[in-house]
Amino acid sequence: MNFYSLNGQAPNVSFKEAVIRGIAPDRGLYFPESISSLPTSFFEEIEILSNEEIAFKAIHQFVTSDIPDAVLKRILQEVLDFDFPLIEIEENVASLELFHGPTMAFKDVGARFMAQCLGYFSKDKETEVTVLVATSGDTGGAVANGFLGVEGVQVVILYPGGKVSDIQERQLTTLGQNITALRVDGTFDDCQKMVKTAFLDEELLGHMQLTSANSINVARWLPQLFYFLFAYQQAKSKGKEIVFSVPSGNFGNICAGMVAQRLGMPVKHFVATTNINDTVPEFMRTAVYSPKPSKATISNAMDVGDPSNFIRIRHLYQDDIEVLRKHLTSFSFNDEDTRRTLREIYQKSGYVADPHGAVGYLGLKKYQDSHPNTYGIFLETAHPVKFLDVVEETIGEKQELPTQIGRLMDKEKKYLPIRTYQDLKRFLLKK
Ligand SMILES: N[C@@H](CCOP(=O)(O)O)C(=O)O
Repeated sequence: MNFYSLNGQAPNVSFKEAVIRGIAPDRGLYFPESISSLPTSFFEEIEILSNEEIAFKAIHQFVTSDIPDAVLKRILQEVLDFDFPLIEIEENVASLELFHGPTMAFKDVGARFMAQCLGYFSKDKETEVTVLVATSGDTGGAVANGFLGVEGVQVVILYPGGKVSDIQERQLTTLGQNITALRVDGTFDDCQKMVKTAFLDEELLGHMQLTSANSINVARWLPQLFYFLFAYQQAKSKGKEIVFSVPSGNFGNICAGMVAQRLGMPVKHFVATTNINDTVPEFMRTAVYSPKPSKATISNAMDVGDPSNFIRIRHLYQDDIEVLRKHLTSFSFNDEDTRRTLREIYQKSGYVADPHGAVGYLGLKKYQDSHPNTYGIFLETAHPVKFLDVVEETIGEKQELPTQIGRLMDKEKKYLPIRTYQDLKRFLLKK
């Protein structure tokens, strides 16, 4: 399987090369040359398959022989060693909990999968790979954890200072070894811009092999499609049409869900729910894509003003907004809506959502108002304790810290402050 650049000015590459490069030389995102449906028997028998079997059958056509089947199976076994439960919190409304991994956010699967692929591809290479990643909260911790100690790989994480939660900052600043955190005086979009600029900087590229661990990298993006298949496996017996509401920031997760649909998974509709960073809901309303500087919210991982992966979604629908509207609805909600919803969900069902999940729930309910006969799944993308202050203060209940989080609390945060692209470049050249 080859991947092409969405900017159309770069040669097609294999999976291996797409992973190593991260982004095409013409600055385009890589996209698979084809997406073939899985046999209908796969969906008929999905209940009897293990998560690893589902994942292998789904990802194999993209990886092909770049990774031998036995190695790919071993990677998937290691990556998927936790649960992805679907918890029904009301009639026809379920939360798909994607936070049972090591850093308690949905990024763990993609980050660990990419780390393993890159480790496999770099095993015989002399040159070290530098992984650059921009985070608005959850990606940073997951990438730090997934790549910790991977030989031949240095990781540099850029995060917006003061705009991620305390626990998220601890996850990405306390590991050391091959992981360095750069605290940027700016927004997530500034971090993402710096990272993308570095990929085009000839001087840097002459000194080092750079790649990205954001969902622009196909090995971070594609494994997210597993979640939708795992959800389908659990919801199929409900016998209703399924709607997914995905809290969306960089739009990689929902785009992967759309790939799962292209594999043949029955989905009635997708809802992309955002906070006040509403570039996509506005695009869906007006057909004008107009990125704006991101604004800080209590669902900070979605504080993205120019979502990288939306271009992939547009491409999937041949940039035809009328067709896209038939498959995707997008809503935005503010912090007040989010807090009220956290409280209401807790009072109604005893379920503790996180601010991102609450936004997803809101989008789902809004869609179900006019489509009542559907089975709605909202993605709980991070554990509520990652937003401890907001959640405790909003629902008025103390939360217990899981061990993965508890052990971070007395570690020292270590980061380097930076302001401009030149600061990043100086740092990379000195390494
Ligand atoms: N929501 C993200 C922003 C980056 O998204 P990615 O999926 O492209 O890595 C975060 O938590 O950092």
